[in-house]
Amino acid sequence: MDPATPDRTSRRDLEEGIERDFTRKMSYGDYLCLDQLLAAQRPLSEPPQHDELLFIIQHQTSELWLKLLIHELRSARDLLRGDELAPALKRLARVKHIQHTLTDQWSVLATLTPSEYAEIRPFLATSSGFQSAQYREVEFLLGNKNADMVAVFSHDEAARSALDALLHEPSLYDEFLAYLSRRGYAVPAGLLARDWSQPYRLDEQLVEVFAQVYAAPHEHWGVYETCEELVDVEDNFQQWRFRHLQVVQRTIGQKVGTGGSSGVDFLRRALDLTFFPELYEVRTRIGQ
Ligand code: HEM
Ligand SMILES: N[C@@H](CC(=O)c1ccccc1NC=O)C(=O)O
Repeated sequence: MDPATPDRTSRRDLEEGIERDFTRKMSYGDYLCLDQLLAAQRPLSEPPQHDELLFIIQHQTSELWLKLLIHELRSARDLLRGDELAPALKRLARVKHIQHTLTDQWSVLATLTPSEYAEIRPFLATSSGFQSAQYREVEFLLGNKNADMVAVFSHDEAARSALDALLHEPSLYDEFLAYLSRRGYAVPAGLLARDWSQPYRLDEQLVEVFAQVYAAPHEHWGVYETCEELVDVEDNFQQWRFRHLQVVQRTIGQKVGTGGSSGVDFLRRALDLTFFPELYEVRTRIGQ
């Protein structure tokens, strides 16, 4: 058969050069440790519930993306510390795509009905997403510091110490403010040397600094662009929180959480949290 006039059979012939024997060569599965990865879905329901695999995979894929998010956010923060603004922005661009993937993924779990979830829920016992160490690392990197969260991981020394270390380090925003100060912006001294483990509090003087940036974007382009990237990151984070809230609401209604919280009411209060308060406050002043 002339390759230019293929027959109508739906089959692709393998090329001569294609590797077929991996007894002594590295394969796809070897490189990705798929034996381990695909052996890590261990449903507990008895009798087995069809939907438990969905529940497990939704969480495991979220944790994988959170791992990458931490890697990128840490790098963005450290690049800012080294005054490398453009590479830091490149990292944040990727962060935003990962966040979109995490948020879009909620639609898969939203196919789980309350009745289906009720069959699985007893097997979850006291476990809850509230105990996700990586989620808390992302929150700390973005600046939502809360020392009480560290104790939740006393049973897991590696997770506890990683989180405790991040609690005491500057967040992405703290490093942005230090960068601004090095560039001659009038960042109040109290924001440059503080107890990093404390929650961040809005500073009026810093709002004024950002008001000047937003009043003349072209004179402050890199800083202006970074401010807007940070707002995008916060916006994306809030969208994830909101989708979680919606899925929780449609799945368990007003039930208390397996982690011991009030459930939906507790989650709704997270929507009032902000990572970068001055970047939202400045918006009221623009054009005035
Ligand atoms: C049917 C699905 C889900 C339900 C019913 C649900 C329910 C809840 C509830 C009630 C809480 C409050 C803590 C508690 O008392 O347990 C919570 C917290 C949390 N869940 Fe879920 N969840 C679901 C899926 C997910 C998924 C897929 C993730 C992804 C990793 C996740 C991550 C989290 C996190 C990070 C928290 C802590 C939030 C915070 O501290 O503000 N959840 N969840
Ligand atoms: N907190 C949920 C349980 C739950 O969703 C969950 C359980 C174990 C591992 C991850 C979970 N996801 C989010 O909280 C509930 O109260 O039904």
